[in-house]
Amino acid sequence: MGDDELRHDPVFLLSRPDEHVIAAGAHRRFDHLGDARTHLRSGDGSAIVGALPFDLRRPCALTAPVEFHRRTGRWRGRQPTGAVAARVTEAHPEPAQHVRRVAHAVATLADPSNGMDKVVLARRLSLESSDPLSPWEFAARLSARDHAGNAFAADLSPAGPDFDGHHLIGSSPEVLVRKDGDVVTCHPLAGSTPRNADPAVDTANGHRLRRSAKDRREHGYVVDALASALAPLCRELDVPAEPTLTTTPTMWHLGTPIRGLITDPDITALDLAAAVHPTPAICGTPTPRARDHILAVEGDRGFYAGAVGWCDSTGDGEWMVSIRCADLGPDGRQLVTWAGGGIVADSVPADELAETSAKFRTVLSALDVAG
Ligand SMILES: C=C(O[C@@H]1C=C(C(=O)O)C=C[C@H]1O)C(=O)O
Repeated sequence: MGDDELRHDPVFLLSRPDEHVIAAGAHRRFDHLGDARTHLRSGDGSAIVGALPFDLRRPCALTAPVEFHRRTGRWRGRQPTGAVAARVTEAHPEPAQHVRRVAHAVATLADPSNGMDKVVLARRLSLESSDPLSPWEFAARLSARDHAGNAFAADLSPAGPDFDGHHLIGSSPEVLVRKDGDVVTCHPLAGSTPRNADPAVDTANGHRLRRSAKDRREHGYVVDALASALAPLCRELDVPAEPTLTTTPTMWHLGTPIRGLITDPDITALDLAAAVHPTPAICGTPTPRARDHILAVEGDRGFYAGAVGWCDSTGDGEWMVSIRCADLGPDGRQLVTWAGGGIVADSVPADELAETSAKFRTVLSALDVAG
């Protein structure tokens, strides 16, 4: 993985603009979140790294690693040479079916008797690479294409036989929660529009997003949910009233930086991730109603729209929302990737399809898939 000092097999990477964490070797593995939280509190000195699924009732993929390295600066993995030559083998559902699902969700959301304000619907693509791809090479490709250097890779094997040898790899722009001492920060994103190659059109897209009442409402549900989840845990909480624009190479997003001071010094970054996940950015409002709708329409999402991150032995850590990612199978050739978007009562189904297509570009361009 371009990190020659590791003495064990890498199990985890999180690259961020200003630092990166790499972990290797498995001292213990956890498929149950509660056991990993207990392990952190036991004070044996090891960190926890890995992935939480979308549905926390399903197995987690958490590891207490043998080696845990937290280093300044984004990760610069060994840059792969040559193209990957992956191709899409299946779409679940087909684009036209996704449009129908969104239209059905819009009708459900428009009827107040259904008691649901927002739901995030996703579609997924299966891909096959002609040559085996290593998780770390894939992560290096993603990080090289992201101006902020965001990338992650997590071994999913702790989640059980269905995930043996699988890795979740992606480049997420969204911080679910971060803890530095008693400071907790979140940077929820919701309300999106695709970037455009023409700078004038691109800027206009951003301005339109900032003014869009529909997108601000979509965003507001996420900010409100995070503020309600964090308020009981914080002695101070700063929640800006207005979202700001954030970009990735493929998307514009509305984002709100939230900052608080934690009251209980023993609460860990993993506890905080469990307290705020799943946010309405990837699930909906109210949460149980939206989650049931998603599970009924899409089935199990696995580790997409979960969280990937780390928590050190002091309780500090960072968890990203696991979006713009793919599950890479044990043979290094089979991949599944997902893209979703928040739906509210005035969403336009064709626009939602376009939004998911643009979100797919993060993973597809790293795999040299044209489109
Ligand atoms: C669900 C995804 O993205 C989430 C949904 C967004 C939206 O609906 O505007 C924006 C950012 C993410 O919170 C995804 O990328 O798959």
